[in-house]
Amino acid sequence: MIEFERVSKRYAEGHDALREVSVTIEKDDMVFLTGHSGAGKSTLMRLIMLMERPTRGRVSVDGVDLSRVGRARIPAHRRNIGVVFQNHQLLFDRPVFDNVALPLLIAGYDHREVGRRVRASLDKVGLLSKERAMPITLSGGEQQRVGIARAVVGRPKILLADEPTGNLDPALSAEIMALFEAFNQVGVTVLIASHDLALISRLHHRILTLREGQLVGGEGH
Ligand SMILES: Nc1ncnc2c1ncn2[C@@H]1O[C@H](COP(=O)(O)OP(=O)(O)OP(=O)(O)O)[C@@H](O)[C@H]1O
Repeated sequence: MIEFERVSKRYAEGHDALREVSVTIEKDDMVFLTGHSGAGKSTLMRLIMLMERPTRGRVSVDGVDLSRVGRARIPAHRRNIGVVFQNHQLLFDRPVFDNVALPLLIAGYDHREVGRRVRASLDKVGLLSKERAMPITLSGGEQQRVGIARAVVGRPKILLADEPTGNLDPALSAEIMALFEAFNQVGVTVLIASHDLALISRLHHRILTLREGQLVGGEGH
């Protein structure tokens, strides 16, 4: 469960990116986060990942108040969270397998376990046959699926995605959302920031709307 209690975030320049945001996202939820450019969507996600700290209010994950998670425990906290970016941030000089393996190598998993988990992740996103391919040879949708495989390879409890379909056409976008739904159905909490109102309103999940840092729809439970 992710809980925001009257959370405000003011960046050093004095801009209020989030204002008094209160919201609870349950463990089995899949939630969309929408709002204009600059509304605070990425900031909300960065607070969950502990890439930022709130100026006021409290963020907690699974009952743990994140203000109590010090620097030394941030890597352990992040291992519970998979992150998917719009531009997927793949290493283009390394094959698909290496890209997906990266978080496990950083976390110090042994080689056999890495191989097993990477293949299981690639299988889930339908790319098992591409493990030796270089990312440049893949389509945009396939590259995004590699990004998703990398995000889930450590079996995170929470999946955060910032505009994961931003560069994709409607059919591919729908496929990517179906993948997120499949992970949600096996118990992963999913939070997706998206501008694509046409797509997200078809999917019947809860929609949180931010406007100038304030939640204006979907707050509470
Ligand atoms: N590191 C930072 N330092 C200062 N201001 C920032 C920083 N990051 C974001 N902001 C400002 O905070 C506000 C919210 O930004 P944020 O990136 O959270 O919005 P967003 O809804 O994700 O926007 P977009 O849809 O364009 O990604 C914006 O005004 C932005 O300029």
